[in-house]
Amino acid sequence: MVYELSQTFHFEAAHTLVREIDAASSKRIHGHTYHAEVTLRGVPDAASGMLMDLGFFRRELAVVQEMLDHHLLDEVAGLTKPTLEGLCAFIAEKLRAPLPLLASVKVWRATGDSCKLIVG
Ligand SMILES: Nc1nc2c(c(=O)[nH]1)N=C([C@H](O)[C@H](O)COP(=O)(O)OP(=O)(O)OP(=O)(O)O)CN2
Ligand SMILES: [Zn+2]
Repeated sequence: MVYELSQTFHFEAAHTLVREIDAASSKRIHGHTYHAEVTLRGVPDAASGMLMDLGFFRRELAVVQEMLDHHLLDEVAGLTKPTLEGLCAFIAEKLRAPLPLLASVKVWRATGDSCKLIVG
C-alpha cells in the first residue's frame, strides 16, 4: 500500500513584490509568516515500517527553514521569485536530493493564501 507522510515548518520572512495590482504597497519591504508542508509518498520499508523516520525528515526540513527564516526573500540565492509559487519551487529543489520520496510542497500564509507544488 502507498502512504503519504507529511511534516510542517514555518518561517518569518520579508520581501518586495512587483505586481500590477496593489503595486505600491507590494513594492515596499514587508513581512509574512509562512507555513510549509512537505509530503513524501511511497511504500514503507518492511523492516522499519516507515517511509522515513520523522527524525531524519525534520532534520532535512530544518536545513531549508534556516535558509528562509528571518531572511529578505529577494536576496535568497536560488529563489527566483519571492512568491508562494517561487517558495514551493525553492523548497522542492532543495529537498529533491535528500528526500527521494518527495511528492509535494505546500506553502501558505495565515491570511489563507496557499500554493501547492506537485513534484513530478
Ligand atoms: N500568485 C501569487 N499572487 C500573490 C502573491 C504570491 O505569492 N503569489 N503574493 C502576494 C504578496 O506577497 C502580498 O503581500 C499579499 O498581497 P495581498 O493579498 O494583496 O495583500 P493583503 O494586504 O490582502 O494581505 P497581506 O498578506 O497581509 O499582505 C500578492 N499576490
Ligand atoms: Zn507579500
